[in-house]
Amino acid sequence: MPKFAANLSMMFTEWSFLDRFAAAADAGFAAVEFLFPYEYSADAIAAQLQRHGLTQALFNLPPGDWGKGERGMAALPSRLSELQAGVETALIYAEATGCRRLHLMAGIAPADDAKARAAYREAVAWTAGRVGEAGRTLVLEPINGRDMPGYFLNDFAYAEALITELALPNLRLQFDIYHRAIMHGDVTMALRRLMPMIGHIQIASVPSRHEPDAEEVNYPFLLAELDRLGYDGFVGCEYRPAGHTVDGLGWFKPHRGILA
Ligand SMILES: O=C(O)[C@H](O)C(=O)CO
Ligand SMILES: [Mg+2]
Repeated sequence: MPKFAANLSMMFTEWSFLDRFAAAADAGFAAVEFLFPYEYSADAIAAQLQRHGLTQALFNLPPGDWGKGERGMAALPSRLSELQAGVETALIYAEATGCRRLHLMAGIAPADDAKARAAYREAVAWTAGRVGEAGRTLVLEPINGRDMPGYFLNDFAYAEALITELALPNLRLQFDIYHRAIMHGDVTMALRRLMPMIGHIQIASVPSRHEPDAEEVNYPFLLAELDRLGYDGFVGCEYRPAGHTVDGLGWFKPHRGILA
């Protein structure tokens, strides 16, 4: 069975952020992920991981000004130097936490804009090279336009083509099943075909983005499929609990304590 990572940006929000690590460990998770650690010191995050025996599965590179609606900078031609500075910051956190996967967000830009595409390709290639020097993997995640209107990377085929074209040893796809189901469907066949390039997987119910035990996606089947496909990465639980986080963990009980 896959190694699940509790997403501390969406789960356990009944606790303050730094207390969510204990809550996730108490609930049986051996790994965590989150959007951004940058409000806290790298040492503070590392201390929580160590204290509760947790593995850091993934976090995002700095996205620009999230509060002003920015959702990444990679496809924004004028922001490369700010993106590069952000990578250096993220690598400090990756080193402190032992995190080996970093997600580069593309930003809000027209997906068919030639300058945005050129900027994105340059930023991805540079960032993969830089995090590769630090022994890390860079992942790219197509995100659906209902959750993130105007997001540049809104198509799995484009992400697949770029990863294939660049052919970098540490550049992988972040396959969020929630987004795949909304954007394209055909989840099982896409998992089978894209498995060689998948670096991280995330799950949530569709369409409500709640616990993965209801609505239109059959996760018991898909999680067994991941085993059949030999996927040995993490499965990020990137969902908004429908009620109290702990009350909604019935789906997780068979998987509690699976070591990261
Ligand atoms: O929203 C998502 O699915 C991504 O995983 C993310 O980290 C950006 O919000
Ligand atoms: Mg996701």
